[in-house]
Amino acid sequence: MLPEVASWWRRRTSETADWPLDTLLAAKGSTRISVVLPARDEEETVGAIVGAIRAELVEQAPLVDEIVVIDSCSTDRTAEVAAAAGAEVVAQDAVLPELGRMSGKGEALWKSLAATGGDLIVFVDADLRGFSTGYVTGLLGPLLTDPSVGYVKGCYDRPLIDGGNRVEGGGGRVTELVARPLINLHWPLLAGVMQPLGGEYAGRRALLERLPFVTGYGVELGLLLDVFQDAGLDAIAQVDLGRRVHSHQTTEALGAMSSQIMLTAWSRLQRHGRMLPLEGPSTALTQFRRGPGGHDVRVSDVAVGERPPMADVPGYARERRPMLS
Ligand SMILES: O=c1ccn([C@@H]2O[C@H](COP(=O)(O)OP(=O)(O)O[C@H]3O[C@H](CO)[C@@H](O)[C@H](O)[C@H]3O)[C@@H](O)[C@H]2O)c(=O)[nH]1
Ligand SMILES: O=C(O)[C@H](O)COP(=O)(O)O
Repeated sequence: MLPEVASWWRRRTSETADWPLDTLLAAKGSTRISVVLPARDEEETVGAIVGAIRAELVEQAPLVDEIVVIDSCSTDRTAEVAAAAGAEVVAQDAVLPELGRMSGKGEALWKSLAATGGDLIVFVDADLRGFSTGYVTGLLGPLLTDPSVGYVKGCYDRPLIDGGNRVEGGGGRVTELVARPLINLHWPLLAGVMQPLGGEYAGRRALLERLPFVTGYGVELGLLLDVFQDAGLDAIAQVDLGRRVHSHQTTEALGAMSSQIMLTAWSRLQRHGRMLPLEGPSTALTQFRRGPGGHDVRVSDVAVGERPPMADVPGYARERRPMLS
């Protein structure tokens, strides 16, 4: 791990338990807080998430000022279920209709800036299972207590659940196979961000409203890279939220998601002038595994060597083995 990354990790990583509700309520003052759930066909899960936030962080303790579900063109009962659980439901296409219609999760999140009023905005996916309000309090902790933090990413253990089969650490496949290697290659200072694609994160409106949003599944990577470019590594913090269980997409759908991640990385390489780094891409890959005392960090060198075409190798013809028959 680069020394700057190790230093950032130590200073900017915390866990939900570090941010008790009392501390947050005392720090909140007049800060207005919006929780936003982008939701496309999430009637099974959205109600429990909204209900828990409303009960624990609105009614029992006045931390959250509004819960807004952005209905992302659902064809099921997402909007009715979310409203019944106590959310304000806003149809994605009804926000700024004069700008035309675009699709995908990033569009829902971008529209949410115009549909909410909070100074701090917490994003939570609507397909989470076993959700706890510690997700929201954890993400708010660094923002409410440290003005130099502008953006907070959640991190967690991610099992892969296939029917009755559970593989610990098997989830987050696009993260592990596409996003993490890309980030390590081109943005080594962000190698300590444990869940760059996770859907639970929070930011200051003042920062979010000056950044572009990619419309589809590239939105998380785009925001992370743009926050880094705009505000620097130290404006980013991460909070260990424990465990995340969500609805898994098919391998085919994750192929499309991976393509959007790669397109987003390419656009930021170009926009941020990183196409031709003088020093070449980084060959260190930083990965994380939950250990007994927290996260174990593993850094490996993934450099590839290269052999010349065999036809150019002196002595190749001489060495070539005769046919056996
Ligand atoms: O057009 C869409 C598609 C999805 N969603 C919602 O966005 C959230 C996450 O979408 P999902 O399809 O469940 O994504 P994942 O397979 O979970 O993908 C992971 O990786 C993505 C790429 O970074 C992130 O956007 C996700 O938050 C993250 O959980 C859910 O609440 C969806 O209902 C929308 O609002 N509109
Ligand atoms: O974040 C990711 O990498 C993708 O959402 C895939 O997650 P999954 O492997 O847990 O389905």
